Amino acid sequence: KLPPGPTPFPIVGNILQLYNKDIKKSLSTLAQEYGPVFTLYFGMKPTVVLHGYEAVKEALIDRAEEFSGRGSFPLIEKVLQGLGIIFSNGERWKQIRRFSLMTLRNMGMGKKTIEDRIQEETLCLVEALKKTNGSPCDPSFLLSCVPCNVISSIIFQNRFDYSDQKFHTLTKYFKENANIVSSPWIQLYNAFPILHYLPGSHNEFFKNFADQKKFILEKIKEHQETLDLNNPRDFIDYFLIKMEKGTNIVTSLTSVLYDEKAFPNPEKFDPNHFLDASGNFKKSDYFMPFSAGKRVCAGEGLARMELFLVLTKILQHFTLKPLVDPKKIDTTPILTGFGSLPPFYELCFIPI
Ligand code: HEM
Repeated sequence: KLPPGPTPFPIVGNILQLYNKDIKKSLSTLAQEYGPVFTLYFGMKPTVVLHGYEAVKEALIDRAEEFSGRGSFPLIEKVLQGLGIIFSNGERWKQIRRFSLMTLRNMGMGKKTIEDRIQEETLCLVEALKKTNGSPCDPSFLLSCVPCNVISSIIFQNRFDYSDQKFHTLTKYFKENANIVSSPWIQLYNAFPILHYLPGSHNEFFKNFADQKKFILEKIKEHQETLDLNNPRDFIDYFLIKMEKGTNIVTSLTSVLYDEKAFPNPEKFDPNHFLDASGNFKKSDYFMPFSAGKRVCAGEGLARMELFLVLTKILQHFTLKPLVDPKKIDTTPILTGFGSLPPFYELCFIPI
């Protein structure tokens, strides 16, 4: 009853078939072979991977309610016993989520009150950085105060030096739109997906065959160009999978954030992904680092505001100087598992 996938080994499942330094690559190779919906065994437990925008959107947005369950992690279940927001389910999760969002809003998430507190903290960071007197910083020192890779990624790319007009266009938008600062970074080093799960059987989506047929026909119309109608696997993989209640699901946000249709240079830190022809901020449906649907990150507003304020404050107070030629700096993540680890750099913060 599960979508196709590579044959698992006993006990370890498919773990050995995944290239552990770049799981993103392994997943996209598997998607090419098995289609956008495939099964992987992590140990003895099957997990259905949804790969690419179409499949992820269909689950998280079009079928948000059905896919709002959180997948099971035996160890975490033992520790948390169903408590907390991230790993709970059902009515308990709904209530905790409502309460958390309300509390974050009351704390001022996305509003002036919290902005002032972040500004205060950022000033402490600026003071700490001034004490380095422009000498190269040990990234681990910075890591404790700020995601230094964010800054280095912005500054190190050769087009981002202070004499560059494009850089000035960007700084102009810093003031207007926080997205422009954080989006290229998040697109490149996006967060890991937390498992979702399917609370009901897939068959329950279709009350009867007539509904199912109508649904498929609509889908065919929508996807005429991308679907190979002669290939029965396209249908089976994509629309007619009959997953058991409680099937673990990975919605691969990375596969969406690295989609070349939306981001022509997915492996590069490229702010042009978020700029239109006239240099204005351009939104993309493919930009879903905070996920989407009912389980969308509860701290999105806070995270975006924090990134924006920390970055702009640093750029207002310092000229950043890399130690080597920016062209020689490779921003490729050093590890891409279910999340990505950016490389470390040394850089000088020269007070303005
Ligand atoms: C750049 C920073 C951040 C990124 C990229 C990020 C991304 C994510 C992602 C991908 C998920 C999983 C959504 C899913 O299950 O589909 C998530 C969940 C969550 N995030 Fe964030 N997050 C960030 C910062 C934060 C912050 C600052 C907070 C707290 C204030 C937070 C609180 C949460 C919570 C509570 C959940 C679980 C929501 C639920 O299960 O209902 N996140 N986040």
